[in-house]
Amino acid sequence: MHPRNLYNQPPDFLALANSHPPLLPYIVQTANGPTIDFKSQDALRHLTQALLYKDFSLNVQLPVDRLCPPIPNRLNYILWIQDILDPFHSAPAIAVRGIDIGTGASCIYPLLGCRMSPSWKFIATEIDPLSFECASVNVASNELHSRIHLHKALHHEPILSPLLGSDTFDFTMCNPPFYSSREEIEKSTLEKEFSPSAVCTGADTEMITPGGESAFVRRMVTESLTYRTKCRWFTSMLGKLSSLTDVVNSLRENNVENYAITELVQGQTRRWAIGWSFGDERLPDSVSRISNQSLHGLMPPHNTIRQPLGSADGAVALQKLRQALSATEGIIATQERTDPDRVTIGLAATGNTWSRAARRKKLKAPSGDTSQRTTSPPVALMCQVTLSHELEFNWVRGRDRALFESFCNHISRKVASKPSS
Ligand SMILES: C[S@@+](CC[C@H](N)C(=O)[O-])C[C@H]1O[C@@H](n2cnc3c(N)ncnc32)[C@H](O)[C@@H]1O
Repeated sequence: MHPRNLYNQPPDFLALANSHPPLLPYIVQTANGPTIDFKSQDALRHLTQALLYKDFSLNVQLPVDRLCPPIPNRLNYILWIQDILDPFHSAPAIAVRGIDIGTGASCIYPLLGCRMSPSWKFIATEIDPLSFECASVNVASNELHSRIHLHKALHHEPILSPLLGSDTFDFTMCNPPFYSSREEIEKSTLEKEFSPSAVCTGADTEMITPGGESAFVRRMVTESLTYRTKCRWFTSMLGKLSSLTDVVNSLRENNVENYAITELVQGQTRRWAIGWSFGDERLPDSVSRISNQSLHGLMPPHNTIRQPLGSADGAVALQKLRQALSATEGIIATQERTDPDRVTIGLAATGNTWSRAARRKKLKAPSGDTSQRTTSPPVALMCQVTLSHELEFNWVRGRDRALFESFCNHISRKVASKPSS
């Protein structure tokens, strides 16, 4: 569960039912106290409605023959998107524009997203006419029509069709249709028959797509190659580990190395979300990687580099860090924050000025050579250095991984160096 997920603790089902009386008939007593029957579709629908009303002031209609979204899991995905968009918690709340692909009858992601992030707006696509109508009612009854625009998707259109126009977006999100056929659904239902997991109330139209979720998301990857930086982050949820492998392979085949993976865990259900970008924003490992050893081979390259300081004195290390930064030509400190246990410095560089080769080149250059320049060169690297019991470098922006790694090496060596006697 995401650390900011308010359902990290199970709800008080009885108190919830008292605040939403239609849930009362579904309360069951167990040795661990009151709960609900998670195998009852009606109980789940009332639970979802009760949580949405109590915790998000949302009134939501959920048709009996369409998916009933489990709120803790949907929240996990939205919280991860918040992390992707503002990984260092530094951006002011400017307008954020998202696209939800296949919003469903509930319109759950746009509704939750708008309640949780006042600066978010959505275009939500849906192909199924019944779900589209119900989503429109849910948007209207919560007075969110100025922030959520519904788009009726068509089979022959690109999945990411809102990107066809001139508008730019901050993110896309999607809970894709999962299965490739009715037979696959039946096989999966048989396998789950004796498991205690919740029932699924989805209709075939919303759960089946040719090739299943893997093919659907790989189509999005292919489409994104055309739209590229028109959207900062493309993301999707995935329900099968094999689909995650397929999508990572597709990204790698297309040389997209700026991607991120998270695990969305709710009770016994494990899902994944993947995001990718053609921009130069880089995410810290805490957002882009999961530590599950069995998934190691699928993870994106590290954007966080740590250097232990051993027994070095913190004050001395900080002094050395400051000296190393001020002695490195072309490095600009953009901000500094001091917390009780750490100091964080934001840095920008226009290129490699620290390597031996760069310094040699500068010495050889005829004097006055650089004075030809009338404009300053663009920033090639932005990173954050945090000094605590260790030195931690987080890549924030840039396209040149070698530049980031060489900078980390340079500063680490200076901070770890023994004073010359
Ligand atoms: C698994 S459901 C997810 C519904 C909702 N987002 C949720 O998380 O509960 C997938 C949805 O995608 C819709 N869908 C399938 N193909 C689509 C397409 N090409 N464009 C837009 N929506 C599509 C389905 O009708 C269905 O509502």
